[in-house]
Amino acid sequence: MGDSSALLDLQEQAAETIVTHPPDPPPQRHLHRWIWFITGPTACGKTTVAKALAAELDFTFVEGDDFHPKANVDKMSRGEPLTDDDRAGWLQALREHETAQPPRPKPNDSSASPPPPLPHMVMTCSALKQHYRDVLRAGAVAAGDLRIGFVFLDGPEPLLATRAAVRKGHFAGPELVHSQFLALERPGDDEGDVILVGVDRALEDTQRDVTNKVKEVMMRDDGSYLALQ
Ligand SMILES: Nc1ncnc2c1ncn2[C@@H]1O[C@H](COP(=O)(O)OP(=O)(O)OP(=O)(O)O)[C@@H](O)[C@H]1O
Ligand SMILES: O=C(O)[C@H](O)[C@@H](O)[C@H](O)[C@H](O)CO
Repeated sequence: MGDSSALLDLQEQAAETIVTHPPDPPPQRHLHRWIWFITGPTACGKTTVAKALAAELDFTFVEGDDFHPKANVDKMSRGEPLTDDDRAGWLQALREHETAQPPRPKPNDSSASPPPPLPHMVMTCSALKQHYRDVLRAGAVAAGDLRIGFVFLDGPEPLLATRAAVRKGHFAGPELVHSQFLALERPGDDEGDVILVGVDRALEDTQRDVTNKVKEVMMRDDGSYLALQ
């Protein structure tokens, strides 16, 4: 008899514990919006790689060259390198565009219309110097809930000069390539948000490497790539 009342007491205590202390809910992951900058000198493959990456991951593609003022494009078309001053307004425009993305789609939106594009973005930008990359980093910090990463497409100057020479219909010709390497500050070991990918191989191999590495970083950081699929 004494035993069964002790058991009842225990059951009541357990019931009370369950009522007053429900188990902790699974931790909510805080997902971030991402912008990937595909970077490197003229003809390293930025546009080609960025378009394919955006298509594969269903991110929004943005061509950074579209933000150059006409004077910059005219200058590059003549084979003349841009200066820091020429690039300042362009970088500022790219920085401002970091916050110009559609809001994250609502998970329970039952409307029949197709879902809006995922809020992640892939943007081309030569980003040749560290302080240019720092401008873009500062934009992400100012935006608050934004993560950025860089892919540096790494290839030797003669290879990029050849690729610039054979491609058709582009304002930037091979004569621009040397000046881009003179200006280039390769991403250093202290720039942990940069992924280096070699382009001295078949395009498909470069492409696969870029996609896998971008996914890996996003998964490791907050899983936002998978969570939005
Ligand atoms: N492994 C590779 N990785 C990237 N691009 C490659 C590769 N192999 C060949 N290419 C070619 O290199 C050429 C240059 O690419 P693209 O025009 O995309 O460069 P870009 O960096 O955007 O140039 P720009 O800065 O002058 O606009 C393209 O014709 C592309 O197909
Ligand atoms: O920083 C720069 O000098 C420019 O952005 C260039 O890199 C061009 O835009 C590119 O070469 C043509 O796409």
